[in-house]
Amino acid sequence: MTEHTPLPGVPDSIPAAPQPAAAVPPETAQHPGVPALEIRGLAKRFGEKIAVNGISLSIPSGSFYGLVGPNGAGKTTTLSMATGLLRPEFGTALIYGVDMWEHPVEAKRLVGNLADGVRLFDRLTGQQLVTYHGLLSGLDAATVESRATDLLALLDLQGAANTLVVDYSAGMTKKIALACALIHAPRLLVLDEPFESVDPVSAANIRDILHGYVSGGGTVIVSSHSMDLVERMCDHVAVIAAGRVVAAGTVDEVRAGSTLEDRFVQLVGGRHQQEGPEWLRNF
Ligand SMILES: Nc1ncnc2c1ncn2[C@@H]1O[C@H](COP(=O)(O)OP(=O)(O)OP(=O)(O)O)[C@@H](O)[C@H]1O
Repeated sequence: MTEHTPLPGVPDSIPAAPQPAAAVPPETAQHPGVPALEIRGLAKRFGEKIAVNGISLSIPSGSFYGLVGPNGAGKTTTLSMATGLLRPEFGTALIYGVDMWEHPVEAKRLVGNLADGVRLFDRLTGQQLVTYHGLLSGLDAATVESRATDLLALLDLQGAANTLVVDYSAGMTKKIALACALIHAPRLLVLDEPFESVDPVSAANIRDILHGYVSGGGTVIVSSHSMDLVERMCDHVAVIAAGRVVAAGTVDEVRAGSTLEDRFVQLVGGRHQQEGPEWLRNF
C-alpha cells in the first residue's frame, strides 16, 4: 500500500483489494519490542471530506493508550482502518508487526475490537452472541462455554445471559460487545468509547479488568472524551484533531505540567468563552 502523502493531493482512486495473504512469518508477531500497533500514514476521505489526513502512531506493547480528540476528529475512522473494518485509502497498520490489510486473518487473531456503531447480531441472546464470537475465533466449545460464563459474570450480565441483545440497554450492549472482544484473549484490545452509557460501577469493574489485562502483558487502546478518565487510566495518549495527530507520547509528556483537559483545549482550540444567545438566558 502507498506510504503516507498528506492530503490534499491524493489521487481519487482507492487501491485495489490486496492479493490473497502469503503466510506471515510466525516470528513477526512474537518479536519482543515490536509495537502492538504501528500505523503509518493512514488516510481516508469520504467524498470531499478528509476524515483522516496521514496519521502515524506507534503504540508500545504493554501500554494503556488513550486516543482523544474533538467530535469528528477522525478517531473512529482511524481505529476502523487499523482493525480491518475500513479499508484505508493510504497507509498501513501493523498489529504486532502483522499487516492488517495484507494478512487480515492473522492480524485479526491478535486483536479484540469494540467498535463504535457497528451492529451486533442482536437477535441472539447475550450468551449466544459471546459463544458465537468464541467459536468463530476457533476456540473449542468447552473453552468457549467456560470463558463466556467468566465474562458474563465479570461484566455483571449473568442475569441477562438469556435475554436477546436487541432488548439490552445501551450500557449492557457495550458490555456484551466487550465480552465478544475479549473471548479469544487477544494480545491487543481496541476499544472505541467503551465507557459511553456504562454505569459508574460497571465502568470501574471494566477498568479493573483492563488494568489486570495490561498487567498480564496485554495492550489496550481506548478512545474516550473523558480527559479525566484517560489521565487516570492511561499511560500514553495521542490527541487527534482534524484528521491529524497534534500530540502523542506519555500522558505526562502530552499534558506538559497542565491537566490533560487544559492541554487538550490548548491543542485543539474551539472554546467559545460565551454564555450563549440572549434568548437562552432570559427566563
Ligand atoms: N461513513 C461515513 N461517511 C461520510 N463521512 C463520514 C463517515 N464516517 C465518518 N465520516 C466523517 O469523517 C469525520 C471523522 O469521523 P469519525 O467518526 O472518525 O470522528 P471521531 O473522532 O470518531 O468523532 P466522535 O468523537 O464524534 O465519535 C467526520 O467529519 C465524519 O462526519
